[in-house]
Amino acid sequence: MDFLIQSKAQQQESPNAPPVLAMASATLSLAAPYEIVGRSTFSVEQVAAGKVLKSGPIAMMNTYAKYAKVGAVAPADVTSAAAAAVQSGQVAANPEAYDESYLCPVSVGGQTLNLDFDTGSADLWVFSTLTPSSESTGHAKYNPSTSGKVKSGYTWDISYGDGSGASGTVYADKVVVGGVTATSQAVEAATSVSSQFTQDTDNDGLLGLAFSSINTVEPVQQTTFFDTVKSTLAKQLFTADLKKGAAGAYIDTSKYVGSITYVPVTTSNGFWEFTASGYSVGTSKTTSGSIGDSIADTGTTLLYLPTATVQAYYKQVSGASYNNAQGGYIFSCSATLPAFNVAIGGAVYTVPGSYINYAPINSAGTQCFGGIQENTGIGFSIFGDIFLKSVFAVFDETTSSPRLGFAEQ
Ligand SMILES: O=C(c1ccc(-c2ccco2)nc1O)N(Cc1ccccn1)C1CC1
Repeated sequence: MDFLIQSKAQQQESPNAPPVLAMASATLSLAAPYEIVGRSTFSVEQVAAGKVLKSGPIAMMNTYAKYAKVGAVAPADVTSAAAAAVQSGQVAANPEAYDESYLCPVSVGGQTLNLDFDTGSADLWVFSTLTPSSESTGHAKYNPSTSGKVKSGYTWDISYGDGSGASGTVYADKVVVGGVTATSQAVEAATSVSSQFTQDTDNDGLLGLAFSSINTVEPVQQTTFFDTVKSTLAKQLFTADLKKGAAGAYIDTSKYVGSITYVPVTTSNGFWEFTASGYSVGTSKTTSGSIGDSIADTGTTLLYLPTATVQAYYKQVSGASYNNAQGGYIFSCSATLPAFNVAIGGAVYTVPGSYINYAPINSAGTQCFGGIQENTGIGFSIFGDIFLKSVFAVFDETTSSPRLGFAEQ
């Protein structure tokens, strides 16, 4: 996951930088053909930091975008003027071991922390000097006393599906991701974190990218970083271009070939929620059946699907079985895994079989845990990193109703 801040020259500097979640707001319409080449980036373009200038060309571009559906096309000089009015930058992210999560350095009150960009939640919370040292050893900590403005009486408390959670108090401070600045963002300082977070010393907190309707701050709900900066972006969208391992693909607005297919999103639960259609296992792209209600969640590692779908998949993996002790499907690490194909919005996307061998579960490295698991007890399917690193994903709020776009990598 990666916000874009560098100039093009700088972006070429580290072509092999790790995968990134890209918040792209290219002035080009994303309906145009795209292909990802090079290093993936998180690119957000916005009006210069600090004073938010009301840019005429940007306002005009928004008007052209609004009426694009009836054929409006912005003249080249308006497009280039709008492009000149916004800045863009990028900062690389780092996949943890086994791509368990992807972390992106973020400046919070001038202090750099590595945060997990999570489209499945809506709180920006950080380890802080208020977190007991017994729970925060090894983590970078936000110190609100330097530039944070306390939001007196405000608290937050979040629990995640894996049983982890955190809680604390709230400050307003400057948050910069790449070249993108929120001059006054709600920063949720942890006064307590669960053991899962304490133990993951790479992770200094979360940056939520779901809808602000599920932000947990009380008594006044706060906006996500994206919602805070959205109005200053040339295009109100961000993109996720995650990769398996360190290799990544650069998102450069001028280097896209391919096409993006969109699917409608319902925001009633606060997630990027969509309907996934049929699926197939192996080489055939002829899908059948239906996966149904699903969310796109960069903060979830695996791909959680209906029981029937998961059984159909592992039926094709000799020796695979559901292991109660492990709480999921396991198989021999030397097993040949078929691809998993899924139809979304009329297009079919393929998760390569190798992506579905998630990680060894025994010290001998002979038994491996599946990247596809059952969604039992969740209530919907979760298209986490195992799927998202197989595609280029666009989290798009450029139109009156949010939508998700996917393109084959
Ligand atoms: O972990 C969460 C998750 C994220 C945010 C919130 C939340 C509560 C209040 C605001 O946000 N609650 C969650 O539970 N998963 C993934 C998941 C995985 C496994 C089981 C259940 N879920 C949400 C995105 C679906």
